[in-house]
Amino acid sequence: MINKLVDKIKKQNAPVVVGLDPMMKFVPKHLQDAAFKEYGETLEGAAEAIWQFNKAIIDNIYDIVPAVKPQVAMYEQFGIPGMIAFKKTVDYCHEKDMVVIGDVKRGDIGSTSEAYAVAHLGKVKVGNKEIAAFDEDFATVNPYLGSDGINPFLKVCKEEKKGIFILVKTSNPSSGEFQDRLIDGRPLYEHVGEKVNEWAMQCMGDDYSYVGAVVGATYPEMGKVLRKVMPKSFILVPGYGAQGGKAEDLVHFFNEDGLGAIVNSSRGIIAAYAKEEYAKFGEANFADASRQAAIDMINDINGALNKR
Ligand SMILES: O=C(O)c1cc(=O)[nH]c(=O)n1[C@@H]1O[C@H](COP(=O)(O)O)[C@@H](O)[C@H]1O
Repeated sequence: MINKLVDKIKKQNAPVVVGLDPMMKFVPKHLQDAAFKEYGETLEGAAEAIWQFNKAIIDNIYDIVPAVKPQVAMYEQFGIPGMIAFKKTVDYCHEKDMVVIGDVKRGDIGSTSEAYAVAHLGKVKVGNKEIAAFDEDFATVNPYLGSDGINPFLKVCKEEKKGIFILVKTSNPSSGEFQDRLIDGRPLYEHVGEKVNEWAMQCMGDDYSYVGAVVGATYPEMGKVLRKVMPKSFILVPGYGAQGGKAEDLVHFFNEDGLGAIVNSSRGIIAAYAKEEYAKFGEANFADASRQAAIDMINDINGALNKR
């Protein structure tokens, strides 16, 4: 799957992933009204509204954007109907040949991590059959439990030719509370980065490993260091746009080959219609606004990469 991700990024000239984080406050009123008319103000109604919202955005970006990153919490809050909307979103993106990064941030003791890996990337045994449940292409994984939590994911990734992105330095303001603590004179995120590099070297695709890392756009200097620590890992870079990350900061996350990073934007793309810049599209044409915002993001990042 890492090879497919690299190919798509090259073909579409777009090192970009759109985060499908459909908070209800971003779902235009006409979609909410239609869903509530059919299902009432219920979890089913909410799930229908977010699914229709996603579908319209996917239809408008799939030819220019290589990957999506649905964030599971945004679906989970609507219970079982929300999780059905998550699965419908994953399947629809696959129909459109997009790479799906399940943002599930899992990780536990070995036996539990194995079940998480099976749920999101593998196939579960049911009698004599093996059935894929959620079936994303990549999953985000939390490394706090150490190798026990990661190894089951590596096993499933090898079997299924899928991949993971391991949290190394997160984009949020308080990420330093633990991640920047010095251990043997070096910050914890660097130790995690070194471990990610070890795992990555055991899991090579053609040019890049299918074990990647998450490093926030909001910490470009740390990104620069981590780029060198994990040369074969793709870095998933959240924090562009809504969290303040700028294109010029992002160049540090890429390798000399112009590859090695994929930049995420969620609210900046899916809620573009609500921003002054894209207000001319109007709420009814929210998906056109998302397409324009995606084009602008791609040009912004490619522009910064071409300048270096
Ligand atoms: O793993 C992630 O994707 C992630 C890691 C991180 O360090 N920071 C971060 O913002 N994210 C996710 O990336 C998305 C960012 O959303 P926006 O700020 O709206 O672009 C959310 O889905 C976050 O959960």
